[in-house]
Amino acid sequence: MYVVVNAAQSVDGKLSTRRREQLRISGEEDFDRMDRIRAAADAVLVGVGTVLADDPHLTLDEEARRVERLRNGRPGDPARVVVDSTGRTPTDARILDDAATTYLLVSAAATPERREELSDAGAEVIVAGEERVDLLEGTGALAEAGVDRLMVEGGGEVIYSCFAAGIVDELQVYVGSLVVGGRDAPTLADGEGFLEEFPRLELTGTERLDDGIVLSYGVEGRA
Ligand SMILES: NC(=O)c1ccc[n+]([C@@H]2O[C@H](COP(=O)([O-])OP(=O)(O)OC[C@H]3O[C@@H](n4cnc5c(N)ncnc54)[C@H](O)[C@@H]3O)[C@@H](O)[C@H]2O)c1
Ligand SMILES: Nc1nc(=O)c(N)c(NC[C@H](O)[C@H](O)[C@H](O)COP(=O)(O)O)[nH]1
Repeated sequence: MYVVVNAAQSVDGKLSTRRREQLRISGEEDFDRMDRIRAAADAVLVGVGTVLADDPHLTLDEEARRVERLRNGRPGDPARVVVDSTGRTPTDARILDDAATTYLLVSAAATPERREELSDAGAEVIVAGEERVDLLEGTGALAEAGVDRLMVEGGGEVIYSCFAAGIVDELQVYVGSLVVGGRDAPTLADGEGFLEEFPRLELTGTERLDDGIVLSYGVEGRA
């Protein structure tokens, strides 16, 4: 499976404010670029923190659906994936509507009752891990379900875990021209943080979009 992480951050590395409310960092051109990455993916993954903060839909806009999906020979929307150990995704979340398949990666900590409620609400529930979701196991199950190309949209906890699990092939960061600040605001990679064996990246491209810049990287050690 090929994994591409895409996110938008402020100049000081924040994905949103300390209140964890959705913050529009990208402009129109960058949202179009994000849509093209979604269109090329078999599935788009976020953490439950992002679901609770943003209630995202994770589908394509009309243009991307028309041009990109058809060009890739796969009409319709990519599947949606939530990393959600205990099943906190609200049953009326937009991500659970019938616009596309939605996989919920939960752990054994999600009760059987909660798993059933979520599958009744339309989710394909996959159990991976004991306490937290085990991303290697979870993405392995997604690969078996036919996901060859996965886009990770955040947030910072899940992006860190994807790097820690060693599954990231490519990183694209849009750096918007604003300062957010706040020691408790989510950043591109939160979690515990690395003390050694930092993921090393190779800069593969830079592009000016809107009033910001897109930085593209490959991850060293991934073929
Ligand atoms: N600017 C952007 O590009 C962008 C993208 C996405 C989200 N956001 C913002 O990020 C914030 C949400 O990010 P976040 O970091 O709080 O949450 P997140 O979306 O990264 O979800 C993290 C949660 O997922 C669950 N989880 C289960 N297993 C896990 C595992 N193995 N590793 C990590 N998490 C696991 C935990 O409950 C954890 O708290 C919101 O404010 C949202 O608006 C911004
Ligand atoms: N690229 C990008 N730029 C931003 O400025 C921003 N706030 C996000 N945030 C990503 C997060 O995952 C959002 O929840 C989805 O972008 C919402 O997706 P929908 O429009 O509901 O499909 N992403």
